[in-house]
Amino acid sequence: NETITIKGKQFFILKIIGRGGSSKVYQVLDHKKQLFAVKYVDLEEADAQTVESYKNEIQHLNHLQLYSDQIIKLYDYEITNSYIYMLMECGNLDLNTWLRNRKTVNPLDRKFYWRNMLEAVHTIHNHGIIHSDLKPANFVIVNGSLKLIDFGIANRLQPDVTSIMRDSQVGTLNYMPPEAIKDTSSQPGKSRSKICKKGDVWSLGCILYCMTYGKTPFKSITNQIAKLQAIIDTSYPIEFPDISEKDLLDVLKSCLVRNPRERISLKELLDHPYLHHSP
Ligand SMILES: Cn1cc(Nc2nc(NC3CCCCC3)c3c(C#N)c[nH]c3n2)cn1
Repeated sequence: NETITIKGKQFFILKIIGRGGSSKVYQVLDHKKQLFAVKYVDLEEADAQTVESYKNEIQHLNHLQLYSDQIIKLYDYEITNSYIYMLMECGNLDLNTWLRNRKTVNPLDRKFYWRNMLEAVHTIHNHGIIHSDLKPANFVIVNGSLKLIDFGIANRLQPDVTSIMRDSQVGTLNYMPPEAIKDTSSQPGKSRSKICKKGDVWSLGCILYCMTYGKTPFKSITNQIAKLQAIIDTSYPIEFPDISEKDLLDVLKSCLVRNPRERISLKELLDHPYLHHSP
């Protein structure tokens, strides 16, 4: 059986969890049979800017360990010119897979997971990090609570079409905020528009919408161009079928406001009755 050695410690590979381009995530056991996730990144093909973006992501992940339990634990890492190994806590499942397996979510799980997501994103915002590509695959369930596994800093390594990570939602437009589509200032290609924190609020709103209605707001539009047009088209109404939880309905309507200036802030979401009033 294959093993991985990180900083002199040996880990036994149980299975590969995900693969994308030059990165792989393994489920491993240490000599005490403790479960971990190891993220391996092959840097042989990576340009200097990509290597820098990975080092930046790791520095932030390492630093933010101290500030919230909703950030995945990073126990150790090893960076050389040709590879990166990150030893992290292993989730039972990622939120995307969990959601796909069940279209409806029970109200208690939904509220708890929403609180976890808000805390994780609030933490990275407080440290000047805007994710700008939030989606369910960025969260994993660890002992019943959600943890953020990446900050959207490391460049997406060229997605490998045969990858199992393909359904890890790399490149999905379903969570993209209108301002990122309309933002003409950002040069094409590399730089995602990280214009403001409100973009992350829109994406979180799309995740909560999916946990409420079983699909994202623009899921039904399969043509990618038409989908982008609908996201920015203020005359295209987003449907909010009536539900018993009026606080939840208000959160959804407040997050999915196309004008980022009118959109609710993360701070206001943390004070919203939905989080504090039962049921
Ligand atoms: C499906 N599945 C996921 C787990 N758990 C898990 N998945 C992680 N990444 C997955 C890679 C593929 C796409 C979805 C996220 C990481 C991780 C990073 N990066 C750090 N810890 C983790 N734990 C168990 N089953």
